Amino acid sequence: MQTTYLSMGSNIGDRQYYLHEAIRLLGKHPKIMIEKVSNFYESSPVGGVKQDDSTNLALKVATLLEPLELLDFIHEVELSLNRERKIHWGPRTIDIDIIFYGNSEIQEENLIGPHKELLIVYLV
Ligand SMILES: Nc1ncnc2c1ncn2[C@@H]1O[C@H](COP(=O)(O)OP(=O)(O)OP(=O)(O)O)[C@@H](O)[C@H]1O
Ligand SMILES: Nc1nc2c(c(=O)[nH]1)N=C(CO)CN2
Repeated sequence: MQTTYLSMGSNIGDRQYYLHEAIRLLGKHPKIMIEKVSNFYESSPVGGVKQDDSTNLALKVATLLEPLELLDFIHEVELSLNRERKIHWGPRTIDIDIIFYGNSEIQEENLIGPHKELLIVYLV
């Protein structure tokens, strides 16, 4: 079992709905246990793209999934919540990032941990 910290953000449509739904869908996975959910924080856009304010939060999760399995499942949850990938750092119904996966340092082609941008430090 690994302790993992995730961050989530939403800035399109019903942000509260997307965030609550993402937490619910993650928690339904038999190998993911949601341990703590932070407050919801409103924030102005970080980065160069002009877009609406976001709601962000952090989650503490215990998981039996390997890092890439967790990433795959996160992508499934994002897709089921109408996530579209159009603009890098652009507006999104839901964005879920793996901030820390246990104490591991991960350097895969499609997964880097601790997360390189650590946006959570500023936002949550
Ligand atoms: N720690 C991580 N957590 C989540 N995704 C990660 C992580 N490290 C690398 N990635 C990769 O980054 C990609 C994230 O891109 P996403 O589609 O969310 O795009 P983006 O909007 O361009 O970037 P970002 O989410 O950083 O704003 C994912 O497909 C994933 O493979
Ligand atoms: N306030 C805020 N700004 C952002 C966010 C975010 O979640 N919140 N996510 C981004 C790309 O992932 C870019 N900018």
